[in-house]
Amino acid sequence: MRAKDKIIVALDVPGLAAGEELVRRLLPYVGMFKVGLELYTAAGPAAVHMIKEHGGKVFADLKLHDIPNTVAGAARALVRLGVDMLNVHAAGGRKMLCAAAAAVREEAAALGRPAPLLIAVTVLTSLDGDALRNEVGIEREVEDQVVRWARLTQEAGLDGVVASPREIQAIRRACGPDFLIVTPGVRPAGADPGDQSRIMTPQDALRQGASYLVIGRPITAAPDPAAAARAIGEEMEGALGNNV
Ligand SMILES: O=C(O)c1cc(=O)[nH]c(=O)n1[C@@H]1O[C@H](COP(=O)(O)O)[C@@H](O)[C@H]1O
Repeated sequence: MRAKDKIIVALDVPGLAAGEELVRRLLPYVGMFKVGLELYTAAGPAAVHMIKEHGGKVFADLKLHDIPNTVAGAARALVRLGVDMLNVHAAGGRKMLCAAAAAVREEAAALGRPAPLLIAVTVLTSLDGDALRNEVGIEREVEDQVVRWARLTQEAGLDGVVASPREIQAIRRACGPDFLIVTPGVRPAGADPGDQSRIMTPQDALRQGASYLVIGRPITAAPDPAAAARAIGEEMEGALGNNV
């Protein structure tokens, strides 16, 4: 896999037109486009259709977290939309994770399509140890909680997790080489962390063993998003040891 195929751009924009502008510019330089809560709430399934019409892959980042029956229904609807990746919160527990995995498998089989990748969000990258303990009330180190949820996710039959790059090595040790690790909280050296707490550079995240990097503002808020994506991709090729 080329480095650029590991870049998932977060289209955190207010509407379809802004999303489409970024898709046009970034298509040659990235592997997938992430439709998250902002764009999906504003534009709905049209956002997914727009990206697919341009030939892009879609990660539906709706972080499903509800009772098992409700999450399974939403997961089935996302499979019917034709997304390539979707996510749920590991905090929903084993029954919810198993219901989501079964729903994705069954709906894809009924449609005769390959199943999209299903991953679970662990501890949000905006949280640090203090917030996890004192605000969320989980009395555990961040890494221990991430690994606990990663194991649960794997046992429930999902493809991988979303976690910060700082936990990649611990997840790899616990879940093995084939488990997908999708890492937001990625910032090129010197970039503004914004609301992210647990961050790392793209090159370091790759060296640690990330499967995909989710990158938003360092690309989308750059004066020239295509140039920013290309530069990040080239630096990542270096980290992978590929010749471009
Ligand atoms: O599930 C996610 O994608 C996600 C999980 C997480 O723990 N942290 C996190 O930042 N994200 C998403 O990753 C993207 C990061 O965007 P930037 O901080 O702009 O690079 C946002 O769209 C977040 O919604």
